[in-house]
Amino acid sequence: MEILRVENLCKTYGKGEAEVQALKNVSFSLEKGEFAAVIGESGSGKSTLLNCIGALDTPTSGSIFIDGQNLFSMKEEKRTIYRRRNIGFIFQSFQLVSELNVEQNIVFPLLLDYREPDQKRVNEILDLLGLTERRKHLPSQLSGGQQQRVAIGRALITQPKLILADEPTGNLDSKNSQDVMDMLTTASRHYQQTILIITHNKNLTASVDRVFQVSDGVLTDLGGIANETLS
Ligand SMILES: Nc1ncnc2c1ncn2[C@@H]1O[C@H](COP(=O)(O)OP(=O)(O)OP(=O)(O)O)[C@@H](O)[C@H]1O
Repeated sequence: MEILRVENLCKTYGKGEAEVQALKNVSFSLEKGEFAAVIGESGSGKSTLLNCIGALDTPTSGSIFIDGQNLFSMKEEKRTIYRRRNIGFIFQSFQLVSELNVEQNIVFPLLLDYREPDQKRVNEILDLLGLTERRKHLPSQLSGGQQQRVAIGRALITQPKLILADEPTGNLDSKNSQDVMDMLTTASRHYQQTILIITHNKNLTASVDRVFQVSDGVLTDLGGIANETLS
C-alpha cells in the first residue's frame, strides 16, 4: 500500500541571478512500513525535500500525495489539520517541552488536537522505547539519546501515516545515534510505520530499507543497498 508519492517535484528559490533550483523534477514513492533515508551533501536539497513533503514549505511545481491525498490541492487550513493528524516530525534538536515530563511530552500532540490519550498505547510506546522507568523525568534529566527517544514517542502517538526526521542523530554521539536508528527500525517494524529520514551519516543507512541520494536537486533511488557500497 502506497503511503507517499512525490511526482515531478520542483522547488526554485529566488529570482534572476539569485535563483536556486533546490529540487529538480523529483519523483519517488514509499510503501506502508518502509524505513527510508535521504543522503546527500550540504546544500543538495535534502531539507527542502523533507520540508515540502511535510508541507512546511511550498513546492514550485509537482505534487505530493500522502495516503492518496494531494497535499497542495487542499486549502491551507485543511492542509494544516491534515499535517497535524497524518505527519509526525522528529527534529535534530529534539524540541521537547522542558516543563513537561516524558509521558506528558509524548501525549502532547494528542492534547493539541483535543484527543484523549489511549493509556495502553502510551505504555506500549514507553516500553518499546525503553522509557518506562523514565516516564516522570523532565527532558533536562535525560541524555540526548533518551530525549530523542521521547521525540520518537511523540511522533508515534498520533499513529501518523508518515514520520519525517531531519538529521535525527545530528546532535548525538555514535552510540546514541545507532540507538536512535535502532529505535526507529523497531518502531517501523512494530507499527508498520513509514519513516523518511535525512542523514549525513552514511554508516547509519545500514539500518534502513531504502536509500535515496540527492545531488544538486536531483534524486536517485539507490534501493536497499548496504552502506559499504556507498561512495
Ligand atoms: N529559503 C531559502 N532561500 C533561498 N535559497 C534557499 C533557501 N533554502 C534553501 N536554499 C538553497 O537551496 C539549496 C538546497 O538547500 P537545502 O537546505 O535543502 O540543502 P540540504 O541538503 O538540506 O543541506 P544541509 O545538509 O546543509 O542542511 C541550497 O543551495 C540552499 O542554499
